[in-house]
Amino acid sequence: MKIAVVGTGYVGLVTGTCFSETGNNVTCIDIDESKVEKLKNGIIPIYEPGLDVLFERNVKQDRLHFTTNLKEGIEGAEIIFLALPTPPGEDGSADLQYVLKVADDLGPLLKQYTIIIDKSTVPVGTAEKVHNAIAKNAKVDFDVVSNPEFLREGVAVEDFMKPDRVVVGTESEKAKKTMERLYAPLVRQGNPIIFMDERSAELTKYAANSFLATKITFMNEIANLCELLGADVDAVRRGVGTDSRIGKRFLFAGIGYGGSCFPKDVQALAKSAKDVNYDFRILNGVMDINQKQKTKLIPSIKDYFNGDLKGKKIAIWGLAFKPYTDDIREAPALYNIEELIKEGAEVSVFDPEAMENVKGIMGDKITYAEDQYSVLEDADALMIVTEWPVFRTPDFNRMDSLLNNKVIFDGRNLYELSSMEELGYEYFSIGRKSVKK
Ligand SMILES: NC(=O)C1=CN([C@@H]2O[C@H](COP(=O)(O)OP(=O)(O)OC[C@H]3O[C@@H](n4cnc5c(N)ncnc54)[C@H](O)[C@@H]3O)[C@@H](O)[C@H]2O)C=CC1
Ligand SMILES: O=C(O)[C@H]1O[C@H](OP(=O)(O)OP(=O)(O)OC[C@H]2O[C@@H](n3ccc(=O)[nH]c3=O)[C@H](O)[C@@H]2O)[C@H](O)[C@@H](O)[C@@H]1O
Repeated sequence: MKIAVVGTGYVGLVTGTCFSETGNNVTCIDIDESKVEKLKNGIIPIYEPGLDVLFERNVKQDRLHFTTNLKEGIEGAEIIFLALPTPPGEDGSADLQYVLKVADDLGPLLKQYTIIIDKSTVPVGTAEKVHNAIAKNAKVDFDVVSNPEFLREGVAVEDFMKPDRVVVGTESEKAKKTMERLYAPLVRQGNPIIFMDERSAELTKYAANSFLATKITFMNEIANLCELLGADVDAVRRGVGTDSRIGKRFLFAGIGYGGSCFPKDVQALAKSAKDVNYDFRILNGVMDINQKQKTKLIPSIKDYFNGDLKGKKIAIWGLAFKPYTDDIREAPALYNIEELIKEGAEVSVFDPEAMENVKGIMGDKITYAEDQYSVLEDADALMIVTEWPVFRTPDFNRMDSLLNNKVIFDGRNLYELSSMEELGYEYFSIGRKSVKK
């Protein structure tokens, strides 16, 4: 099949690359000239494990192409994916300007029956809006399908190639058949394609993200309660997660969820509910709790230094909103850095992949270290924000010789309390007892 993907970010590039891997001829289109230039020169602008192998193979075999020209890019395409940004607007709703702009542009360019697929996360009713925008100028028949994406950054290729399910919102039999053909290689192992109407598909995406954000937030609340009641959240997690009705995944307490999607999607769903006069109270709680959770360790750090962080040097391990990505959108690290600076602390940071992106935002307000040990030189405390595996079994002897104080504030519960005690560290984590001298 000939496929075009409009928007070549995390979702568009993964979608395009993976569909070229299943034998399709794909053209990815983006208005960002520097991004397209890089891609044409074989450079992947994002860090996403495993993407490089597929990318190189399919570029080499002439199945994966890049352009900034929409007209040229969609030439002969049977399917056009829209993988465009839907950032939060001022009122919290998803901003559809990028999606609707491309829909407007597409109308006069379509030359034969085409399926236009909303891959972006969009509010209920968007398929209809996209349809109307295209219809204004289209001279050929077309269908607009809602096909939300559930991939996670960091494991995007695996998630895309082996999806738990594929959700397709369409009432067109013709589009259904093409979607079945397109996804057949990805659902061979029996995971379903679930067909439904467009509105239900659009809502499914928000329901899934909001449910997961709620699950994490519930555990963060349990963690906060654990601290007050003297229980251990990791034990509680194991205790509840083994109930198959609850499930083991997404129960890890920490300093809040971040990323480009959970925060904006929970907000957008709450706004969609408000627009139809429904007060979705759980979601309001989730947003409020998560915002506070992100800087939950700051008071403990302040307490440790008797309320005064002026001139204290705090080293941070981990900046990305989660491991295996360079994405720092809504990353808890950014909120903590701002708070620490506000308190007068000096901040030095290290992350295996996200340093360049943070430099772009923070500039010289903080210092950037070469590796996880040099960041500790002369630091008064270590704060852990992202659970990169490389932080899990560090050389504690080396750390001892670099840190001014043997103290760790851990937002991701990486270490056993007993080993911290044995190593002589003071250790403050989430939902567990503090290890103090
Ligand atoms: N990042 C993720 O893990 C996931 C994101 N989503 C959703 O997918 C959508 C896209 O997200 P990301 O890929 O993360 O965004 P992104 O910001 O990484 O990529 C979007 C791309 O669209 C391009 N663009 C903007 N206007 C354009 C236009 N008129 N023509 C061509 N290209 C244009 C931008 O230059 C950018 O490269 C959002 O709705 C998001 O909520 C869904 C599932 C996972
Ligand atoms: O719509 C999207 O963009 C995507 O959003 C999330 O994927 P992603 O944001 O890449 O990352 P997750 O692995 O879901 O993590 C999100 C945040 O939750 C936090 N988290 C996750 C799991 C957990 O147990 N505890 C926890 O605090 C992570 O640290 C991270 O900050 C969803 O998991 C994907 O299914 C969805 O497609």
